[in-house]
This record gives sequence, structure tokens and C-alpha cells, in this order.
Amino acid sequence: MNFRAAGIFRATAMEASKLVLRRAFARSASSAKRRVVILGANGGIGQPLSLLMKLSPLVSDLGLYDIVGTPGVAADVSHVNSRAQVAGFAGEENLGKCLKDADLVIIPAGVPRKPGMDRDDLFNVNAGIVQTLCTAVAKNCPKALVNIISNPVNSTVPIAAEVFKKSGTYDPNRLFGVTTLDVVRARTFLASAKKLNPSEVDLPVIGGHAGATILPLFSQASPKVSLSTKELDALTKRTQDGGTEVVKAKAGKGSATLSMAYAGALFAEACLKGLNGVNNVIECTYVESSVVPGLSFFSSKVRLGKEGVDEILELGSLSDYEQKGLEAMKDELKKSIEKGRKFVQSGGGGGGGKKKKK
Ligand SMILES: NC(=O)c1ccc[n+]([C@@H]2O[C@H](COP(=O)([O-])OP(=O)(O)OC[C@H]3O[C@@H](n4cnc5c(N)ncnc54)[C@H](O)[C@@H]3O)[C@@H](O)[C@H]2O)c1
Ligand SMILES: O=C(O)C[C@H](O)C(=O)O
Repeated sequence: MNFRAAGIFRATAMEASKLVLRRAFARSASSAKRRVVILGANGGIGQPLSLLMKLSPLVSDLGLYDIVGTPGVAADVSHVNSRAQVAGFAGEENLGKCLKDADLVIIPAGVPRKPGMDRDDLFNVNAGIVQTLCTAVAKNCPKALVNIISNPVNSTVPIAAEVFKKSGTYDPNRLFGVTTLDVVRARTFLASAKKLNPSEVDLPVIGGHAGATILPLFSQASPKVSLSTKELDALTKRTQDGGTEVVKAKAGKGSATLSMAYAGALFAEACLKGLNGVNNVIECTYVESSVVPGLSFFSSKVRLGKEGVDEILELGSLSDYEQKGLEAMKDELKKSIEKGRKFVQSGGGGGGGKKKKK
């Protein structure tokens, strides 16, 4: 073998061994034992989300809880021939059992909007539900990562934080508001406007998860796009009103469930990859944050790791349009955070939610 051939052989052997190592790591990361629990598993989001988590190779145990109907959902989903073992738990007396040993708890429990309502109109019912469920999380699986889907997310995440503080278990790195649907929508709408492949488009969406607090950063989109002010305005508004678009189309039968289950599964898998030690897992999510002074919770790009939040990334440069959007959301977001905090600090509601017949 001449020197050149020997060099190529060495380089090829090194690449091959790196590939073997990467594959072995990916195998061990996906074969790690991970228990995922869904609270509200019988709902419009809960059912398809249960199916998607059952299909995930990252999940070894799936616990499904709701106040009613979960044995049926669990029996149904359990017949899918994938790795996760499924068990259903119904009724408050079984909540603790369901949560035991959870690595990740996903909470889509609570009432959805009807046409004409804001997300904040759900506060009175959902605040108590989230408080009750997080109290049980603190007691039964205080180290689990918690993904909050229940609206109004801008307030329910601060509610969860206060509940965990009260019980002495709060770790800001383990609590997340799920804002992935805003990112999913912004990608889809931009791809459709610019005739791009939706699965190849990415951009951050920052702020919170309600109206003007949802701020897509089209200036940071990949691939780079050039948008007229009219296009930018239309895309921003459509992303901010995406939830309302679905609520109107469903005409009284609830809000986004299927796209939300997809977005919830994407975010849950990102959390599991982080826990499993996969490098550079980055998602936008609403967490305790100091990236924007005065807003103690904020959604922006976060690197996920073995303990939850590994690093909250800088916002990067914003266009003048986006800077104005950021200023415009501040008052509303601040009030929603305070409302959530005060709910728990002043004694909360303690509501468990009404039983729903299915
Ligand atoms: N974060 C987001 O992007 C996003 C997107 C869509 C919907 N949502 C919110 O998700 C929530 C659920 O929406 P949905 O369409 O699935 O509603 P749904 O009414 O279809 O389902 C909610 C489920 O929660 C259950 N539930 C009520 N109280 C409970 C309790 N104490 N413990 C356990 N389960 C309980 C109900 O029995 C029901 O099965 C709503 O608040 C909605 O606004 C958030
Ligand atoms: O709009 C809603 O009420 C549900 C959810 O927050 C959404 O964005 O679809």
C-alpha cells in the first residue's frame, strides 16, 4: 500500500469507527428506560398524544391518567406493536400511582376555548386543575421534567412554578411551557408563502403563547427569506392567530388537538433526547428566564440536557419590526405571569376539574 492509500485507509477507518460509536450511542440513547406520563390523556390532545408517545422509540413506559376514560384509551393504544408498556389510571385516587417514577410528565388537562374566548378566559377552570396536578407531581415525582400544555400557558407555567416552590421541589430547569405549536405553524405558513419544503424551514418563535405575546422571528428563518412588510405582517398575524383560526373552524367543538399532539410529541421527544445525553438539542420553550429584563418567564431557544434546561440561548438580532413586537407584548405577558403567581400565593383554587362524559 502506498502512503496516500494508507492515509485514505486510516481516515476511512477513523470515520467508520466514529460512525459505529455514533450508532452505538444513538442505540443506547433510544434504549434508555424512560417513563412518560400524560395527565389529561382522554382529551382531544391527550388521545393522539398518547398514540404518538406510544410510537416513540424513546419511551419504555407510558402512564395515562385522566379523571375519566383512561382505561379505554390505554387498552386501545397498548395494542400498537411498539416498545412502550402502557397503563391507564382513572380518578384522583390513582394519580399518585400513575406519576411514580416518571421521567417526563406532560399536562394537556383542562378545558379548551370556544369561539369568542381568549385563552385567559380559561384561567378560572384550568388554574385549579394545573395546581392540583402539579401538587401531585411534587409529591410523587419531584425530579421529573414537566411539560405544560394547558392554557393559558403564560399563566399556568408560573402557577406550576409557585406550586413547586411551596412544596420545596422547584427546579426551574425542569419546568417547560409547550410553545412548539407556534413554531410548527410559523414554519408551515412561511413554507407555504415562499413555496419551500415545510420540513426544511426553521425559525424561532419567542415570547409567550397568546395573541401578541407570540412573536415569530422571520428575520432568523432558515433558509433565509426576503419578505415585504405586507408579507411579514400577514405571516406574523397568522402565526399569532393560528389557535383562533382552528377554534373558529371547529365552531364550538374545541381547539387544536391533532397539530398540538404532534407539536407536544416533538417537544417531549426533544426533552427525552436531552435526558438521554444527545448533544445540541435546541427547542423554543416557555421557561423561567432572564433574557428579557422584567419578564421572569419567556419562550426562546433553549438547549436541553440531562437535567432539563442546559442553557437559555441569546435572542440574537431582531429586526425593527420584531423589536416593536417584543416591546408590544411586554405588559400583557408580565400581567399574565403575575396573575398565575398570585393565584397560588393567595391560596389558589384547589379545583380538580369537572368530570367529562365521553
Ligand atoms: N400549549 C398549546 O399550544 C395548546 C394547544 C392546544 C390546546 N391547548 C390547551 O390544552 C388544553 C386541553 O385541550 P383539549 O382540546 O385536549 O381539551 P379536552 O377537553 O378535549 O381534554 C381535556 C382533558 O382533560 C381532562 N381533565 C380535566 N380535569 C382534569 C384533571 N383534574 N386531571 C386530569 N385530567 C383532567 C378531561 O377529562 C379531558 O379528557 C386546553 O386548555 C387547551 O387550551 C394548548
Ligand atoms: O388557541 C387555543 O385556544 C389552543 C392553543 O393555544 C392553540 O394555539 O391552538
